[in-house]
Amino acid sequence: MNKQVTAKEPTKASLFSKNLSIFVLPILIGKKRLSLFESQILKGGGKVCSLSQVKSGEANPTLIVVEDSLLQNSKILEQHLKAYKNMGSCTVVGTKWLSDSIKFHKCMSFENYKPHNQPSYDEDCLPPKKQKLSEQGRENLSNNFALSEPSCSKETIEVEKFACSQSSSVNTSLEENKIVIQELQKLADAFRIKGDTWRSHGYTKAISAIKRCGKVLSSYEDAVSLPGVGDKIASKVWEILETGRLRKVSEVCEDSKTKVLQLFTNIWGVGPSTAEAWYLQGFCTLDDLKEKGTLTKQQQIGLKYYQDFLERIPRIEVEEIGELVSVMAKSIQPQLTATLVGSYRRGKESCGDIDVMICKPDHLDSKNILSQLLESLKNSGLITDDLVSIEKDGNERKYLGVCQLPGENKKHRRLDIFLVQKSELGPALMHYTGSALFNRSIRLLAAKKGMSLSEHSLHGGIVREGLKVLNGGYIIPTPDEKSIFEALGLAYRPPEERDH
Ligand SMILES: Nc1ccn([C@H]2C[C@H](O)[C@@H](COP(=O)(O)OP(=O)(O)OP(=O)(O)O)O2)c(=O)n1
Ligand SMILES: [Mn+2]
Repeated sequence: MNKQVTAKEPTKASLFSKNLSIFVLPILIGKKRLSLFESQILKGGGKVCSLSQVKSGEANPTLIVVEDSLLQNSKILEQHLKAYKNMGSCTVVGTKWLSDSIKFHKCMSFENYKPHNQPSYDEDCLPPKKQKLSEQGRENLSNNFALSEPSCSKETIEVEKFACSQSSSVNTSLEENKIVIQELQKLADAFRIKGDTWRSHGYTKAISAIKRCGKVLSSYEDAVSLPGVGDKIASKVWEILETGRLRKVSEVCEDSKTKVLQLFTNIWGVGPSTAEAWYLQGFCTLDDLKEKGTLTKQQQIGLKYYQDFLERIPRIEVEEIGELVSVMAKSIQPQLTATLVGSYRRGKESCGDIDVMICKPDHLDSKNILSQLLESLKNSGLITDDLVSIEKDGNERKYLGVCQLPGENKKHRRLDIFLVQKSELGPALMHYTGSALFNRSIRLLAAKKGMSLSEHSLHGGIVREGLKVLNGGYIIPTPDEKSIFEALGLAYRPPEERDH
């Protein structure tokens, strides 16, 4: 049975009992947050067991603090904690215990912060006392820390929690959830333009889960039960349900600075840091930039076509432009094929840009092909400006530019051309079809399964330590998209169902 750690009455001088050796499980806790926690434990008079001390058996923690969200998933939590079973019996609490203790200057009772079914390390599930960890055991132990998100053995990967395992098109537009999605989207956008990519991704993931869940959200519990929705976002959902709005939106999105950053980051080629720098220089309008700003070539083009680039492109126009590129490619080399990818291939009614993937036989030189194609497209008048040209950055696979159909009132459109070789067609097609969130999700799933997916290939037998790949493994043949889904143990999803 667990040896209950008794928390001594705190005094002003020490918040935590000296007997309390606390190990903060680093999984899902950012580096910054971890070191903040650790320094606060020390400041409160507690003892900190570091990861390396715990791994080497040098320290025996009496209390393990885990990220709150892990408390909700006893399966994954147990998986992680198994690694510690022969390191003494510990009480496990969530990070909220630590936050509350610090907040209230009081060592909170553990009871309210324990996992619902705290895994118990009874004698019968402990290895015999003197038994050393097997090689495999050691391996598992170190692998437990290999990823910043919970990594688990093959049997416990809950594939259905990954966005990529689900169709994006089930009940996408439940009217009742629209207000929740709208409010959260405002935050996702605001964090993106402020350069807080992680927060922005977090909200995007939650929005995608809400769109896919197929039920009307009516409580905190409904929200928190969805994959990718933790306590914080669920509380926000609850606030929206209760009040019809989110206070944080007005805090984060509606101040004048955010509005200026939004205006600036809408210029193609301008990211959060440039926008911020311009704002600090005192620029507030596009005219300010035109008159006084220092802009790169790309940003100048972005500014020139500001309005055009903000407009969505109807499918029919995407098709027209795609057809012209395709005809031109075939006239250069009949073996080339052109496929419209990106949001077009996912069936969207309108697109942000035109993504064309050109596929060539492996033996043909890519440099010659792309430069010839681009030259013809410029001569024909379709391409009007280059944003990232192949010569410029030595990248022979990717071209980003601007095009315009002939005729009255035709808008300037963003055109991307990707060149891939036949042997990489499956992974390339999947990558350029997206969506970006689908790609992130399926790559994470691959990583969890000891594989690695890129736009070039799928590798198996990958051994990672942290972000470092120790063993690059072997290529799994994936001639088409179906074979990638298959290799990852996923049901096939046509492109329209990947619009996460
Ligand atoms: N950060 C990114 C950006 C893009 N892509 C992949 C998936 C996208 O679907 C594809 C094309 O990128 P776009 O930016 O053109 O995105 P979409 O075509 O999906 O949407 P839009 O209609 O806005 O162009 O490239 C990705 O994996 N990760
Ligand atoms: Mn696109």
